[in-house]
Amino acid sequence: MAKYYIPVWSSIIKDIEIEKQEMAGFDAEVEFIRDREEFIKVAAKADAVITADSKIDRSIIGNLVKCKIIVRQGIGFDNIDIKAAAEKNIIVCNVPDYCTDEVSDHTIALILSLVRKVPVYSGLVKNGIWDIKSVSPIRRLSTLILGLAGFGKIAREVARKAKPFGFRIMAFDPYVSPQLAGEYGVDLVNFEDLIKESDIISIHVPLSKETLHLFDKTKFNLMKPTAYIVNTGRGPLINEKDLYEALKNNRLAGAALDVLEQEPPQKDNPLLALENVIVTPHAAFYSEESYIDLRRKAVQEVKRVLSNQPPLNQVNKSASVK
Ligand SMILES: NC(=O)C1=CN([C@@H]2O[C@H](COP(=O)(O)OP(=O)(O)OC[C@H]3O[C@@H](n4cnc5c(N)ncnc54)[C@H](OP(=O)(O)O)[C@@H]3O)[C@@H](O)[C@H]2O)C=CC1
Ligand SMILES: O=C(O)C(=O)CO
Repeated sequence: MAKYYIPVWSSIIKDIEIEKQEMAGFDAEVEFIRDREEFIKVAAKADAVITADSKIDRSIIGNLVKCKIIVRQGIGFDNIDIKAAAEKNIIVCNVPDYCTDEVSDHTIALILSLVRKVPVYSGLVKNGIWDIKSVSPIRRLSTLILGLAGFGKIAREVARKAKPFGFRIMAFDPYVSPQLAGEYGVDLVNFEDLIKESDIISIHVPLSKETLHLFDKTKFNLMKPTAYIVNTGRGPLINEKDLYEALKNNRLAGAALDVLEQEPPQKDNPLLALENVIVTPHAAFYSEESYIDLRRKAVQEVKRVLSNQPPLNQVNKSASVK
């Protein structure tokens, strides 16, 4: 019998070949878990848990009796109750550095698709309409203001990649200095100015109690009616019902969403029927390279902690395993 047992409860993978490869030579049994019920059955024997977006709430954590570490295969760890884990001295780690390139590229792709109306034109041509003037006017990129909500790793890369298009870029992030923003040619502004002045708002804050529905009716009413909103952060950062109303009533020009409040969405989610909405299936992080990097790094973190070495990316600092 192996020394350690490690369940992998992750909806973003189809098998655990990469996890097994990365675990080679380490005395551990790794098992692929498909749902909550299956996880609860094995939780008590888990020495470590690898997860992606599965809900690791207080009740699930209650079943973990010998677990030392939970690793999120990803950056955002809003699906894990890190406080409940810390109370049981379970270290929670994420992988903060595997897809900054991919998400920033995807964000730029969404911004360009929205402003240049690529899906709208494509739809028209496929329906036999060869006419540039049948859609609302397109603005020159270099006349537009790009506003970044949050100015962490991904937003900074978005700024760096967006600069050559000529945007003026502003950001709201109370946790970074104006000097840092200045290094990227970005003006740090308050939230209200960001909302009122931006032609495109791109969201890059983590989801937390503080940021839940950060964008709702009151914010949409302050935005320019010609403005676009792009979300590659987390679905619940936007109140989707309010967004739908704002788009339908021409309070906003369009939205590009990689993330939704419910993933996958209900087929009748009204946002999906709007012509000025682009949706991708939480794919911003994905490339063959980032996927492998992510999965390997998650396993490496587990191996470090089970070998009594300090983790690289602990997100609940108050937990410590002796
Ligand atoms: N769609 C996808 O495939 C992916 C989505 N993501 C999402 O992107 C998010 C951002 O990732 P990344 O840039 O790497 O994360 P970072 O932690 O590097 O950046 C987030 C920034 O937002 C700041 N912040 C926190 N709260 C607020 C607030 N209320 N208002 C303004 N700024 C705030 C943070 O400050 P501080 O550090 O002090 O908290 C930090 O500077 C992730 O949390 C995740 O949810 C990530 C990867 C893939
Ligand atoms: O890394 C993240 O936070 C993602 O959203 C991709 O799973």
